Parts: sequence; C-alpha cells; structure tokens
Amino acid sequence: MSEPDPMPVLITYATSRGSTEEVAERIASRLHADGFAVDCRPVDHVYSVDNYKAVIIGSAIHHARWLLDAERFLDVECMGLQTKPLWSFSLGSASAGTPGWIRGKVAKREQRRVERMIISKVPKVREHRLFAGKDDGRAWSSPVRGMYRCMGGRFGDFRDWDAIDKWADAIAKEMKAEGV
Ligand SMILES: Cc1cc2nc3c(=O)[nH]c(=O)nc-3n(C[C@H](O)[C@H](O)[C@H](O)COP(=O)(O)O)c2cc1C
Repeated sequence: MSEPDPMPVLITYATSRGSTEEVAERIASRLHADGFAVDCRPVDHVYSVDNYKAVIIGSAIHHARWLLDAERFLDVECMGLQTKPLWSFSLGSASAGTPGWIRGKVAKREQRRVERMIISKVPKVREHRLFAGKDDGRAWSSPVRGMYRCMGGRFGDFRDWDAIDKWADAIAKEMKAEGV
C-alpha cells in the first residue's frame, strides 16, 4: 500500500498584476526542492487551512495596504492560522522605486503598517518580510508617471530573487528543525 501524501505547506497570495504570484511560486518550488509537499494558490481559492501543516501568505501592497482579499483571508482563517506556523510577505515598489530622498521612510512606514495589521489579526505570525516588487508604471496615467520620474521615482522589476530564495530556504530550515 502506498504512503498517504504528507500534509502540504500552503503558499497563498493576493495579486493584481501577477508579480506576487510569481514570488509565491518561486517560494513553493524552493520548498518542494527541499522535500516539502506544497500547494500554491490564490487566497480566494483556499477553502480552509485545516489540511495544511504550515502557511506562507503574501500580498501585493496597494496604497500602503495589503489587497483586500488577503486581509479578508486573515480575518476568515484567523482561528486556523493561530494553530499553525505562519509566515507572511509583501511586495511593494516603494522600497526600490520611490524617490531616493523619501524611500527609506516610506518603505519603513509601509512595513510597520502592514505588520501591525497582520499581528492584529493573527498575533502568532512568525515573520513578515517586505520584498521589492514590480511596477512597470502601466497602471498610472502618463502625467502621473512623468511627475513621478521628475521627482526621482523609478518604474521597473525590482524583485530580488536571491533574497526571496534565501527567505524560502530559511523557512525550510526552520520547519525541518522543528519537525513540521
Ligand atoms: C494601483 C497601485 C498602487 C500601488 N501602491 C503601492 C504602495 O502603496 N506601496 C508600494 O510599495 N507599492 C505599491 N504599488 C506597487 C506594487 O505593489 C508592486 O509593484 C507589486 O509588485 C505588485 O504586485 P502584483 O503584480 O502581484 O499585483 C502599487 C501598484 C499599483 C498598480
């Protein structure tokens, strides 16, 4: 008789333009290569966290907040999430694309705000990591783009895949050490 599948790790995400999904998939493939069963899907395709042994959730940041679907997921699943190892991440371009003279301040404020929101819903979350995202500027009108550039702002793909891989590897190491 074959062994039952081990409980997978859930990697779930909210995205509007796909870059957070690509990061979630990268984390999932990294964990899979490390021997974990994984399930990677958008937050609105997760029916319950009960069948997962650990959860990693990520969201794009829009207007200094997580996307609504991701916040709603934390609200709905907060009881289940309290009983599992939970890591969280955000993708935002402020930390890389915002004009240099305000970049650090804006990114720090945004990170604190998102962390406060997550902790208020799931106090036992282990970590929140802010990664630089991807913003090609297409969501903004041409005058807004021009003004942003004049102020020193940049558009582009700022994702640091090395940092993302390292974070996934650290989570895998932590889970192995704890026998998750
Ligand atoms: C309408 C809009 C608002 C945004 N607001 C922010 C923001 O407040 N802070 C930030 O760091 N990035 C912001 N961004 C950048 C995105 O969060 C970032 O590019 C992210 O990688 C997008 O993820 P997605 O491709 O999964 O939707 C915004 C992007 C858009 C299109």
